[in-house]
Amino acid sequence: MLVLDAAATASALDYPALIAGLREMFAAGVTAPLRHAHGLSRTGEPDATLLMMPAWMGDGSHGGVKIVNVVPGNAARGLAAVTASYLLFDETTGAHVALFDGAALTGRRTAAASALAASYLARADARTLLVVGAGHIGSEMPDAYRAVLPIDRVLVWNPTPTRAGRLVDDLRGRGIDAEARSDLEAAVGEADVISCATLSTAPLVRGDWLKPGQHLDLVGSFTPEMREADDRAVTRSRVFIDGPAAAIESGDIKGPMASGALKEIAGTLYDLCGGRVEGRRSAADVTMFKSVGLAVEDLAAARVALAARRQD
Ligand SMILES: NC(=O)C1=CN([C@@H]2O[C@H](COP(=O)(O)OP(=O)(O)OC[C@H]3O[C@@H](n4cnc5c(N)ncnc54)[C@H](OP(=O)(O)O)[C@@H]3O)[C@@H](O)[C@H]2O)C=CC1
Repeated sequence: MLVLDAAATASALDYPALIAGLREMFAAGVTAPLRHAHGLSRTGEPDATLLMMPAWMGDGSHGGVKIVNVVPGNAARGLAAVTASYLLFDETTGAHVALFDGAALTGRRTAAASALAASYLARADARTLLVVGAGHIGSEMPDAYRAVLPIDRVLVWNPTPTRAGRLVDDLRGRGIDAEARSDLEAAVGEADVISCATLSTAPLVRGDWLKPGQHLDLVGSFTPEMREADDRAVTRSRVFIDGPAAAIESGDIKGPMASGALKEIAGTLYDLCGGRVEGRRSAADVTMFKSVGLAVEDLAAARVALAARRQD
């Protein structure tokens, strides 16, 4: 069985190939049951969680499962709270084919899904990307977006400025025009695409700041209590989601639905990639994409990484 660590998993996931793989998979559709979440209780420890996200092609080729252990008690041991792996199997024989680092796979496929959505929803002439949240996922966004749009300027806002500075230094070191920003409202005003990947529980991006033609990408909120944008941002936008789970899990969709601010979801990534729903309709549209992450994306990424390794 092929076993790839974090660095090898990331280097097998080149963005153009990964985005193409996701597009193909969303258009074809796969079987992906609701993910499992199990509480693991131990005396004297905060509760841990075991998450499992399975998916299979249904054509005899591949299936896979992501296994994620979230152990808050690891903080006291000086260990990471999250451990994740992705196991790819042969759907016909059941043979286990490859094991990938789950965090690296997730970081890449999440940014790739945002870029894929933007390929339908952002203006084709979008040049300035604002990254809100310079963590693991946010740091992936510039390369992912540059694979689908003519992005030649990256602005970075982060609650802790030193972390924004680190991402800016990395981008500049690779010849990309990048600047850190401390005033989020002013930075939104300069951007064509705004991509948020934070743990925020209060809206960061305000709808009153948005301008015609902008695309807003929201990655962070995965519980009803988490928000990255306010209700006004939703009322100003045509709203798309990765899949139906976003409407159940994320405060950025659930909140505006409950308040009546969100009357209609325009479509999912399945609809966009399958050609069933029109993406951007005019240069002045404001568009929004909210993702929570799907097993189909993990499976697509694992297959792309396997193909890349077989070509080596
Ligand atoms: N949609 C999807 O498919 C996926 C979504 N995610 C989600 O994306 C988000 C980012 O993940 P990841 O990059 O791995 O996490 P990281 O821990 O690497 O980065 C977290 C980021 O959030 C910022 N942040 C933390 N607390 C707050 C707050 N209260 N308000 C505003 N910003 C805050 C951090 O700022 P600072 O540096 O100052 O601490 C940092 O920029 C998470 O919510 C994660 O669950 C993850 C995987 C897939």
